[in-house]
Formats: sequence, structure tokens, C-alpha cells
Amino acid sequence: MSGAVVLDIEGTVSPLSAVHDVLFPYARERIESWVREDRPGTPAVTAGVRGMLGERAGLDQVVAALLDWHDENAKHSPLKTLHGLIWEQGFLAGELAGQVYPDVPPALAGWRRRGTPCWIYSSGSVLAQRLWFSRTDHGDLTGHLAGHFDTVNGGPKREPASYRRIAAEIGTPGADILFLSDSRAELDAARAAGWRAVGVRRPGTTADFGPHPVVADLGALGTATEVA
Ligand SMILES: CSCCC(=O)C(=O)COP(=O)(O)O
Ligand SMILES: [Mg+2]
Repeated sequence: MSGAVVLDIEGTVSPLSAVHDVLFPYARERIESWVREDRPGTPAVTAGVRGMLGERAGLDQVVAALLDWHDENAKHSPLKTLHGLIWEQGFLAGELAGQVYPDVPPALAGWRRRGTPCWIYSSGSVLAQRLWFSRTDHGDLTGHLAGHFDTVNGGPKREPASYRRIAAEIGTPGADILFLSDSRAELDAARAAGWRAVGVRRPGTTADFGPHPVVADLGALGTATEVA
């Protein structure tokens, strides 16, 4: 076996609406109370926000920054960490569940069967990713995954350096890694790092993928993924 597959979540294996209409509102309602009540894990989030705003930022400024970043869909790590902590409570309470397109479970199973490790790289925190794949509308898919990268252990998704770091971490040359995403900027960054990059255009989306090959679902990749 050689090669690996790396998958984006939102807009690629999961509908945008599952994140934007369900997960994000669930988190937004709770951001302020979690920070003010110093819930487990939030001191590190507050410290991370202060690291970005300045160490003297008061709690009101920290809360305002998190809410602004949330509303802008900024991918700053302290916000994404807080999202994961809040969502964990929702998943454990049965109020949230993962959602993937129907072509995703068979594709993951196929890569696993062929001995091709499949990794996730999302701006959502590793905690959020694990919860998402462990409780999907198609069951627990975590057994198909080799591991997870986010903006903390991988880096920003639009920077080639992040893709070089991940390739080194998983011990696979970039030329043998297939990256699938709905974002042209992410595909550009992966390609600049020497990865193979393929756009995924889901129903209702009109992204311009520029020079990158595009598929409508993971089944359309066929055996071409035998980078893989
Ligand atoms: C289920 S993980 C939450 C998704 C998320 O928070 C996010 O920002 C999605 O970004 P992606 O990199 O997967 O497009
Ligand atoms: Mg995406």
C-alpha cells in the first residue's frame, strides 16, 4: 500500500447546512455563557483569545471577539476549540448528530478495504471531528479513519505549509496524497505543497474550482484514487 486520502468535512463529506444551520447556531447561543461561567476547557480558550487580542483584554472583549469571529465564520483556533467543547455537550446529550452524504460511507469503506489510510483535515477541532464521525446518520464511521487534523495540529487550511506539515506527520509524500475539498483556496494550497487535489461540487453549490479536477461525489473517483 502507498498513498493516503485526506478529506475536508463541511461542503465535501457533509452538507454545508448541517454545519451552518445546526452546529453553528447551537454554539452561538452558548458561547457567552460558556466563557463567563468558566466551563471546563474554556480557560485555555480565553487565554488563546487574549493571545490574539492582547493579554489585557477583559472578559467582555474576549466574549465580543468570539461572537464576532463566529459571525464572520472566522477559523481562529480558540473559537474552533470552544465550538468543539460546546458541541461535545450537545452530542453527548443526543441533541446533535453528524451528517454525511450517502456516498461517503461506501467510499471510506472502500479505501479502508484497499489499505489506503483516510485522514480528516477540517477547521473544526479534532474533538468536534471525532464526535461528528462517531455519531452520523450512517452510524459510527470512526473505524474507517486513520486520524484527524485541524488548525491546531495541522495549521490554517489555506497555507501550503500546513499541507507539508501534514504530509510529514502521516509519513506520505505529497504526490501520493489525494486531497478532496469544496474550497478552491484549500485545493490551491494543497497543490502548492505537491499534493493531488480534487474539488467536490455538491448539489446547490457553484464554486469555481479553477484548474482542479472536480467530482460530484466520492463514488465518481472510482479506482482513480489508487494513489490509493
Ligand atoms: C464537524 S466539524 C465542524 C465543522 C466546522 O466547524 C468548520 O469550520 C468546517 O470547516 P471545514 O474545514 O470542514 O470546511
Ligand atoms: Mg469545506
